[in-house]
Amino acid sequence: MTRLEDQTPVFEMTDTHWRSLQKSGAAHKHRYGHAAVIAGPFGQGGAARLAARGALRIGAGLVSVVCRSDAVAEHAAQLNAIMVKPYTQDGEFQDHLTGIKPQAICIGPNLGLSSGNKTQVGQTLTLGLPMCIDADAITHLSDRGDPLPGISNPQSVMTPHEGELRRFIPEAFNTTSCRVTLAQHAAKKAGCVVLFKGPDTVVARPAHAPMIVSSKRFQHSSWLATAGSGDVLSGFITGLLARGFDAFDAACLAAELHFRCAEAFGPGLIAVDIPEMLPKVLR
Ligand SMILES: NC(=O)C1=CN([C@@H]2O[C@H](COP(=O)(O)OP(=O)(O)OC[C@H]3O[C@@H](n4cnc5c(N)ncnc54)[C@H](OP(=O)(O)O)[C@@H]3O)[C@@H](O)[C@H]2O)[C@@H](O)CC1
Ligand SMILES: Nc1ncnc2c1ncn2[C@@H]1O[C@H](COP(=O)(O)OP(=O)(O)O)[C@@H](O)[C@H]1O
Repeated sequence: MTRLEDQTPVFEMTDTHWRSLQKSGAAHKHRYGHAAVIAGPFGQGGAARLAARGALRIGAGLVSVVCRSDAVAEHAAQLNAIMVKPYTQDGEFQDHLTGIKPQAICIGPNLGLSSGNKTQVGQTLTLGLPMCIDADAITHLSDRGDPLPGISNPQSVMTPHEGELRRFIPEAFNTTSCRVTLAQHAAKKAGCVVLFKGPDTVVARPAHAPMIVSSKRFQHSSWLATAGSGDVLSGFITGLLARGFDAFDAACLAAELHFRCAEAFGPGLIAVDIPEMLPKVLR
């Protein structure tokens, strides 16, 4: 029997894709969008900074890390081109985020699993902006306790690894091991694009055909099996969403460029190296 994985088209970069990633001579930074990355508690901000660096390198015009005021020193000591936008009280979070006027938001990388963090996920979803929903935000959405508002935004992307996807759709794992079917199931449930991570990354969306972004032709992409590489991928996606890319295109392009960055760096790659390889890959 032919497997669905074998029938699913494999993403290929075209000249149009490459051209779409360039910046035009006439435009200024605000034309390339503002990406906001929500950071977790003090001392746990590395994942958000990795995502922010990815968003900036992929061409978002402005990038902000949104954090509690007690985490400012941690972020400010390590960020220059990326802005730090602190809020003082948890009650201010949603207004503060709205005030930044982002075109796209990344939430989840080391956000934290407290009930306060869950409230932040709900408040962020309520804004209805294009989002990249990763890591702890997926775990909060999987929690069967107090329900969060649905994602249900075709311009958002959820980016689970297998552990996170199991939490989100545990019942589906009892009926199939087909990664494409699982990603489609999640996309239908979430109402947004789902990028299911792995050497063959599946990008699915509700009511449309899925795509596989494959690393099989690369020699060194398995070096992506390192802490924080998924956080950078979330940043790539958020940066492209801020630039105005369609969510499905943003997910496919980000996954492809992520593999190409690993290939370009080669053995010894760690997460901080990934965004720094983008200029070479884009050239
Ligand atoms: N620099 C930083 O600050 C960094 C911060 N980080 C932050 O840490 C937080 C926790 O994130 P996390 O992914 O490490 O843990 P969690 O959500 O518990 O999932 C792990 C469970 O899932 C399962 N599993 C199955 N398949 C899997 C797969 N393909 N890949 C991975 N896991 C897989 C696995 O089961 P196993 O396969 O081992 O049986 C295990 O039981 C999160 O906020 C993240 O952003 C990290 O990004 C690192 C850099
Ligand atoms: N062996 C591998 N080959 C190719 N890509 C991989 C491999 N292992 C992991 N990756 C990629 O690296 C990223 C890891 O993401 P994730 O597990 O969320 O890491 P983290 O939470 O540490 O940031 C995903 O994009 C995944 O597709």
